[in-house]
Amino acid sequence: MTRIIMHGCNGKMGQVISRIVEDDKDAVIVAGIDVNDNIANPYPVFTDMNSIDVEGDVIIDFSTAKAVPSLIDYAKSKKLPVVLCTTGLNDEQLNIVNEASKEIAILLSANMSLGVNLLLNLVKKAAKTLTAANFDIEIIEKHHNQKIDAPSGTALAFADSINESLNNEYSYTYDRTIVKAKRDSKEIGIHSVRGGTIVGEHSIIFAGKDEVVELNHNALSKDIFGVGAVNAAKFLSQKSKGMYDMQNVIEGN
Ligand SMILES: NC(=O)c1ccc[n+]([C@@H]2O[C@H](COP(=O)([O-])OP(=O)(O)OC[C@H]3O[C@@H](n4cnc5c(N)ncnc54)[C@H](O)[C@@H]3O)[C@@H](O)[C@H]2O)c1
Ligand SMILES: O=C(O)C1=N[C@H](C(=O)O)CCC1
Repeated sequence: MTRIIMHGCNGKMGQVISRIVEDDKDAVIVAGIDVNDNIANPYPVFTDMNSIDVEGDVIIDFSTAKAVPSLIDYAKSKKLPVVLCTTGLNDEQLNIVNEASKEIAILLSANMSLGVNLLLNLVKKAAKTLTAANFDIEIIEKHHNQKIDAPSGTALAFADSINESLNNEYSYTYDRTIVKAKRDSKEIGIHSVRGGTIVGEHSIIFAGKDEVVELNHNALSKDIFGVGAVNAAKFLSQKSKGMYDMQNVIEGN
């Protein structure tokens, strides 16, 4: 039985995970942490994580970037692994996470779905083949109107995965209105759309002379992120210090 502490338990994803875990005989949420405690949950909720008085095996985090440093401090003090799903972390916050992975197990993933994690590999092959034929790369992501960060963590993960396969020679362009010039061949354009209840859509567009290749992922429900996060928590609760990602969970290593 994996005992989960849910950070951000009263948010949209925290509530998705609460529902998924209720039907999972191998996992239980033993405590929730949230600054907002106006939702009834079948587990105790703490507004101050230092008041938690129950034992857990792993923390799942879906909160906000500025909450991450104090969560990491807490996890280090309790030697607890963290499945870190919050996006929009700045360089300083990412550095805190990377340093902490020398002491505890951390799984950092901007997208917990199986489909996106498969596509993160497929875009590498497409990028190598198509940029050799001078195709341009643009990424469009669409999310709901409550999302705080832009571009999405997933769009950045696609760009990073592509760039890694191209010897990190590409730069990222987020706003064409400030550059009055033709696009550079070695750039990846990244564009954000926000509206309504769109769960999450990503298009990776390879545009060449007279042909366009487009790879798409559409999330039809937030459950795909919740299922991935619970699987990751079960996996990470058995691991020692280090940085992990969803490829480790999918490959079981
Ligand atoms: N990795 C993924 O697959 C994935 C999927 C969905 C969302 N996300 C990311 O997860 C994060 C949360 O998404 P959401 O849609 O659930 O957001 P949300 O705003 O609905 O929920 C966030 C929750 O965190 C709580 N919170 C804020 N500050 C806190 C603090 N200091 N301590 C404790 N709790 C705090 C809020 O009160 C809220 O209940 C976002 O960064 C989002 O981009 C990642
Ligand atoms: O709803 C969100 O917010 C999501 N955020 C992640 C991102 O920024 O990539 C993953 C998809 C949903």
